[in-house]
Amino acid sequence: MPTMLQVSGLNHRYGGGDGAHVAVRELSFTVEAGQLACIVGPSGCGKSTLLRCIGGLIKPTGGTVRLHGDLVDGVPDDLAVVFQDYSRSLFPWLTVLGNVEFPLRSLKMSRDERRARAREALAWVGLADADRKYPSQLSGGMQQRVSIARALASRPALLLMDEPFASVDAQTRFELEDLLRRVQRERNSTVLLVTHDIDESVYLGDRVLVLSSSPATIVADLPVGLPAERDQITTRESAEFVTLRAEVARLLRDRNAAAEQALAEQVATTEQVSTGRANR
Ligand SMILES: Nc1ncnc2c1ncn2[C@@H]1O[C@H](COP(=O)(O)OP(=O)(O)OP(=O)(O)O)[C@@H](O)[C@H]1O
Repeated sequence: MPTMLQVSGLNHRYGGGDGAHVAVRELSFTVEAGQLACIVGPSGCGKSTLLRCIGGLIKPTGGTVRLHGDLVDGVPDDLAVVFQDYSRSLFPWLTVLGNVEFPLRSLKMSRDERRARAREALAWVGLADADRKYPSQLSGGMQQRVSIARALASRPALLLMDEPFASVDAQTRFELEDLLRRVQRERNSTVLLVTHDIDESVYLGDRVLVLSSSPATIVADLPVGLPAERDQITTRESAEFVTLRAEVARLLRDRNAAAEQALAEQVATTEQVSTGRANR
């Protein structure tokens, strides 16, 4: 499979001087075309910053991002993003069909073609009959399905998803996870999904990239050897799933413990220096 995404030596620092905060440090990885790669990391480790750099929403302070070989410098035309907050990402004044059609307006195609593409994408997510409804008439899970349809309608080279199922209830989350895997496989889409949920990363991913706590670096890049056909009950109770989720959990716990110890040592050193200065 050709490489779709190539992240090389990525760094991102917010601010400068004493107040500078390094959110991402020396990150390198690739995602092959047709792969669903999950990134899992602790809260605040730099996951969203990484996605924003990849999506061209912010310029990294170091390193490069390439999409199908082209350097990302601004938001690429053939990249789509699905955010956690579906209620703010849909236009309330447009119908479901209007919302899905909206980003296609910037592509060169006739109105009929646009409409056909939007209807096709709504069918992929099982919402063909909801086309005339408005977002407020839909449940949260349905609204997020509209967001997914809208992202896929343009047939992006890469779909970035930032905690896409974090705001829905557990049952809906399972349904959306299965929907994403089905559509991704049917469309052979390339997806990079960020989550803080270990189980979700293993259940969804062809691969799991484990990030350290801030600044984000890659601790492990684990292939998921589970069968392509997954089931919320049998897959989650399989030995492979249980072993892999434990491995990810252990990696995250050990890295967090190491980071906390390093921070404690740093604080202790700073305190010793200040006490020394005060006693002089
Ligand atoms: N605009 C900004 N200016 C300064 N610091 C920022 C900015 N955005 C994020 N940060 C800091 O960078 C670090 C990483 O933030 P980021 O939102 O990327 O993490 P995250 O892993 O996505 O967090 P969460 O899991 O809570 O969504 C955090 O310490 C955050 O406070």
